[in-house]
Amino acid sequence: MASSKKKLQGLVAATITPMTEHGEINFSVIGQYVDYLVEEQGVKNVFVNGTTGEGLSLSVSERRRVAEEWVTKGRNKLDQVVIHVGALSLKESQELAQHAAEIGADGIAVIAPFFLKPWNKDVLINFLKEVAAAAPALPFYYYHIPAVTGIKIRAEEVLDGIQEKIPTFQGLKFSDTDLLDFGQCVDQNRQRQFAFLFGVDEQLLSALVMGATGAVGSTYNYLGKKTNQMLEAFEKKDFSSALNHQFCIQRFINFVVKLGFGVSQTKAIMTLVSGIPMGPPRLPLQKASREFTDNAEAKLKSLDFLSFNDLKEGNLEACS
Ligand SMILES: CC(=O)N[C@@H]([C@@H](O)[C@H](O)[C@H](O)CO)[C@@H](O)CC(=O)C(=O)O
Repeated sequence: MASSKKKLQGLVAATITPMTEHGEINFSVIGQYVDYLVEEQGVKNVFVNGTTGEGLSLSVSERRRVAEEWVTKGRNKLDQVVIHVGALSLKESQELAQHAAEIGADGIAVIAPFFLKPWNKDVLINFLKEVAAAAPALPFYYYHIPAVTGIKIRAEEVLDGIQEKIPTFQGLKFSDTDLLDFGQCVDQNRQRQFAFLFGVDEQLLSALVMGATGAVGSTYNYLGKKTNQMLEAFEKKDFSSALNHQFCIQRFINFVVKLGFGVSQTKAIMTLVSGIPMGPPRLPLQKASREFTDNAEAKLKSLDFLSFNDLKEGNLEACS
């Protein structure tokens, strides 16, 4: 049975997989990346090989090496390293789960297989159960991301009775905007000590109100500090200030969403903000355009998310 003493909470950065200009994984910057998250963003948990990490675009051997690097470089620095081990092949998923256990990861997460799809909740649970069984000592998280997988089975349904089937089940990573579904997941499982990790960064405050215990997202790589301020204000019940922080974060996300925002753009923004080269994404994704990066940079500066030396007077957007 998985240990439940280390409940995953607070911000979890959905890590980017750094790549060279030639499309190979750039393992050499992961140590620096760990330090940046901890020291500059105050983020001490990571979710590796997920959507942002292009996990499904990596080979199994690359996924193993990326997981190893995060666990090794994160030792004594990060609180938790959760590895996403979802794959279309049950065997691959099980191999990755077992590997995560062997290298000392803190948990595993799995998305629904999305090519040959589970057609109902029971079939999906059967798949998840087989993966979880390959790492029987590791906390298991179900990663619900219907817009990407196309699997529309409600998370509320998946959670119903899940612990009887998967004893290591420890929480839900909910990357969807359906707050009715999310709220019901929390409400119907109040007696259980599950982690409810929200995955839509621009709506996190609403999810906190609904009972989210933490958040996994791409923007915590570079807006972790700002989002932590929101979490602190929420904790202190200073809702007006928490709302100001959320609106401020929304101004940025809304801006980039209108330009076209995804993993490629996340890589470009993180390179800009952290100074750590994240490189291009892997095909079929395309590198973010120069125009996107210039616009994002200007917006980050105007919101005071990126330091700059120009006169700030008249900078009406800057968030307090
Ligand atoms: C579809 C998507 O990529 N969603 C992101 C969000 O963090 C998202 O980038 C953010 O809310 C901005 O829309 C995360 O939920 C993904 C994630 O956690 C992951 O990379 O595994």
